[in-house]
Amino acid sequence: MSIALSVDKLSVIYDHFHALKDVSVDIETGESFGLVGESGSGKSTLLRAVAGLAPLASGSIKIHGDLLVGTKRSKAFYRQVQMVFQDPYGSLHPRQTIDRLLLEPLAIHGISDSDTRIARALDEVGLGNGFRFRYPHQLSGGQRQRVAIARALIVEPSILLLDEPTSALDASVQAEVLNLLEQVRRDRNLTFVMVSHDLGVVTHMCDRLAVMRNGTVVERLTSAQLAQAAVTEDYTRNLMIASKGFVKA
Ligand SMILES: Nc1ncnc2c1ncn2[C@@H]1O[C@H](COP(=O)(O)OP(=O)(O)OP(=O)(O)O)[C@@H](O)[C@H]1O
Repeated sequence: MSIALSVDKLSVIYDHFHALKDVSVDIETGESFGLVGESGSGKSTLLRAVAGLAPLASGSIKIHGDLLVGTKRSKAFYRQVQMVFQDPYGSLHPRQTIDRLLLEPLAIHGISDSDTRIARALDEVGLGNGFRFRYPHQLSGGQRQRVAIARALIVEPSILLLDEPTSALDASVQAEVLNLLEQVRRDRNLTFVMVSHDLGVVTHMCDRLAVMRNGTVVERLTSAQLAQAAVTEDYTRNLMIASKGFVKA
């Protein structure tokens, strides 16, 4: 198995606050990896650091073996790595039609054949061509998140960084969007790194996970171990109790 994303002894300091301290994770190609932990434990910071959106103090990040330098990310990086955030409304420009939103990444990367690609992308996320000339405010939360997923997938990345991608959605819509993500991961052999406060979602979606606390990884588990409550840290046990979506096997 090749390593898609390798994070080695990564530290992030905001002003004087250590948001990540010596965090190391290796995520295999095609794997779905979860990051869980209490609020403020550094889950989003880890994703943001990979995307070049957090100030690195030390350590290294490699994508398919290539070292990322500093916080500047190349166009080639965004061909390989895309991010989907919790709030699609915040990440979709309100005055742009869905067509325009999907065209933008194609234009940035000089990808031709945009008509066909936009139609295919909308189809892949379960939205027909009828959505193409609508605006984000004319869509439901779940539809907007489908657009955000289409926009991430349209440049054919190999890695998706998913930051609470369904936590703003109602439970039934959440399940639909998670199923969609799982489907595209299988179809495209994508690597996922998924932040979620919901241990039920992580057990369902991920092969392995890291439990984070105060900017460090305190425990590493397979989802099977989590489902069987085969955990060693009381902190993880408390997270399980606090996560109402989590049903112990
Ligand atoms: N831009 C920033 N400037 C200063 N501190 C920040 C910044 N971004 C995050 N932090 C701090 O870093 C810590 C980790 O934040 P992070 O967003 O990674 O947590 P999280 O585990 O994703 O939490 P949540 O589940 O609430 O999203 C928090 O204490 C947060 O206040």
